[in-house]
Amino acid sequence: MMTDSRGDRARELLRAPGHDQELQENSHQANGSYPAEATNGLAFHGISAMQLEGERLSSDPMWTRSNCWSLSYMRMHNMLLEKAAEIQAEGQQQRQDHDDRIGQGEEATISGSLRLLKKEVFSLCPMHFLITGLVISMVLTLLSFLVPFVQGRLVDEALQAAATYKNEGPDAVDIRAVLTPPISLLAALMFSSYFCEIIVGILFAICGHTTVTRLRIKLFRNLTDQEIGFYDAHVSGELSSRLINDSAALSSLTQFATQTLLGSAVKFSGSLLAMYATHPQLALVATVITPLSLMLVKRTGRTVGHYGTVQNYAMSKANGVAIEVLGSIRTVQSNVGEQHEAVYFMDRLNSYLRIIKATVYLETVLRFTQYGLSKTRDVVVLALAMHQVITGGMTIGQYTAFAQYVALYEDGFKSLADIWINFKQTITSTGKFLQLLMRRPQVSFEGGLVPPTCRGHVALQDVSFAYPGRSEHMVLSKVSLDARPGDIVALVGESGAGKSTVGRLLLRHYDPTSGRITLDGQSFSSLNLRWLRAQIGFVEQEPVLFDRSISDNIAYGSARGASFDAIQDAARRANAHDFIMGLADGYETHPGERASRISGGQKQRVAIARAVIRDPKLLLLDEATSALDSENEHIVQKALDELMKGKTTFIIAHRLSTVVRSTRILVLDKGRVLEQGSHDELVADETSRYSSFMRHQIVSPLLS
Ligand SMILES: Nc1ncnc2c1ncn2[C@@H]1O[C@H](COP(=O)(O)OP(=O)(O)OP(=O)(O)O)[C@@H](O)[C@H]1O
Repeated sequence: MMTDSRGDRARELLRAPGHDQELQENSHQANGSYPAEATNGLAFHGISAMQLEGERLSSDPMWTRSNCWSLSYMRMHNMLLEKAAEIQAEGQQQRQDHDDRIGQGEEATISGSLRLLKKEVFSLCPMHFLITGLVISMVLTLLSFLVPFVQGRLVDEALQAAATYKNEGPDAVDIRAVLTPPISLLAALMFSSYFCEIIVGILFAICGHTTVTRLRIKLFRNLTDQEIGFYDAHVSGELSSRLINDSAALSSLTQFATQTLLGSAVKFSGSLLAMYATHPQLALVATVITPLSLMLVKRTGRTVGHYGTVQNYAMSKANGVAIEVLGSIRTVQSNVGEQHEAVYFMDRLNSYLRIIKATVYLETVLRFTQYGLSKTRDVVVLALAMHQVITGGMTIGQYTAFAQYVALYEDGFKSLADIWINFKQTITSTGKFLQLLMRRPQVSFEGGLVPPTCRGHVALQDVSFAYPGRSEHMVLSKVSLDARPGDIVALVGESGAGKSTVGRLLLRHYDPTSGRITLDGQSFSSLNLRWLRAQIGFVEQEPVLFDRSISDNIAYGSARGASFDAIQDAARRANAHDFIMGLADGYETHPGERASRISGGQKQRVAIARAVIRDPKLLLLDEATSALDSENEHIVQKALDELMKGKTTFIIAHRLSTVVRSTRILVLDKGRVLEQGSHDELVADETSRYSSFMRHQIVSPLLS
């Protein structure tokens, strides 16, 4: 549902097609002459505010010092200060909400993320490829040092030969002998470098892709193991965005960092040594700008890190909207909600775009500042070097080699800076991903008792329950119930009374806040969770079918490898075989997303077949026939009757037609058991709530 403010915003934006322009103009007004892109980049519309960590920005000395290195930086700092103050209050609140939803409230610190990165990501990297790649990278770096050295020597020898040639004539110089050895050596060095680069590229690409695949599989496994309470707090679009985007970002970071780090460090330090060895004074001039650049990189890295978090959050939100809307397209179109949804999506995506613009602005300012500094340095070095050449302080060959060492030094420094900025950005933005990767489910599938048999005796003893995140609201209060093997227990009550909640506790999607539930005398919490769930067949009101073949959907309920005969048999018992055979591809038919190509009654019969095939001892039917017309209800009810034979069954129902034949009926009211007994016992008391339900319910033909 679109909230009022969201609706207003939608209407406003729909009225103004050039809204982006409008936003930019507003930003200009608010911020004087600041660049529109940068200002927009920080008008985060709430969700971005949460991530900007306004408090930290505003208290950070980085933002309050006046000795900014350039006018652009100063403007941006001031602008950030203003925006940080604006969003501080809202940001704090939203961040708290987000952490609460994550359920851990843990700050994604750099050191924490780094530990997780080392533990989780590197361990998934194929080590033999990584190590071979690193060794070849080192060789490559060493080769890059030899090239300038040989080139320098070649230039000096050529100049010497030129002088001899000029002074003593052509016969005095064997040009081939002078040129052939160094040129051949240079060619061999360059060819080897080229070859090494190709190999390194292949090895690191394999490393990266393998790591990202393993990372995704690992997170997917971990997500599917999380308890249901976790899913109450997360939107699936956000999780899938983390699964796909964050894992790719982390993998490229590790690939990039490992591929470049060692080589760049060697290049940086090696060229520094080589420069000082060639000409110490010139080397000092060439490296004087380094501390300034370092400072810039460090500060930019921190800011880009903040931006990365916002980017990721905004993208995961946009992704969540897309998945929700496309997955519910029928509802959206029936409610003529396409335009609203497009605006809502655009809003989320614009948040992303704004922060991307701010990042580009910042990175470009950094890049050009570094560029300007290095060009100034080059001119100064060239002038000094030529002075040295003229005064005999260095040879032309030495200068050629020196210039290349400077280029290598520059290259190494830039790569290290890139790694640092990338690292900060990725680590900050993917901190939540790493937390998800490490999150231990509160209810584990492993361990616990696996009894050899199950009789199906279920008891609830003084069970009270509040949903996680709403602990103040008790949904169930001291509910007790004893269901013997073969009993049919019906749960009735008004909407919100807690009927489905009892079902969720029976499936152990949640654990009771107090009291206990037992199966054959064993507490639920002491039983192996997979085993426990395998004992329960669950037919939902709105069964979920996957867009796989109908036979796969039926077999989904069984242990692996159900035979086609068993699948057909289950379908027959669920009254589904005939309609399945009437479908275009029979059992191979794909029912479409959310089973949109088959009817509600057909969907339910497939779901019943899925429960039949696993032959559980316990059955949980959540208003399984309430959405059907009477003819379909009759067919489905027959299938359910077949399924219920010899099983302990819990029926969650509003419609009394489905519960009259129950062994016991529990009337729930605001989470308490108001009445309990058989249909006859409860109707005998005319003042009972159950009798009142009976009088007000439309009784279906099944009752008569
Ligand atoms: N995941 C959840 N998180 C927080 N509260 C919840 C959650 N699911 C249900 N509730 C609350 O628990 C109470 C009982 O809900 P429940 O779904 O069990 O009712 P019900 O009797 O099955 O209702 P209905 O017949 O309408 O399905 C309601 O107040 C509901 O708002």
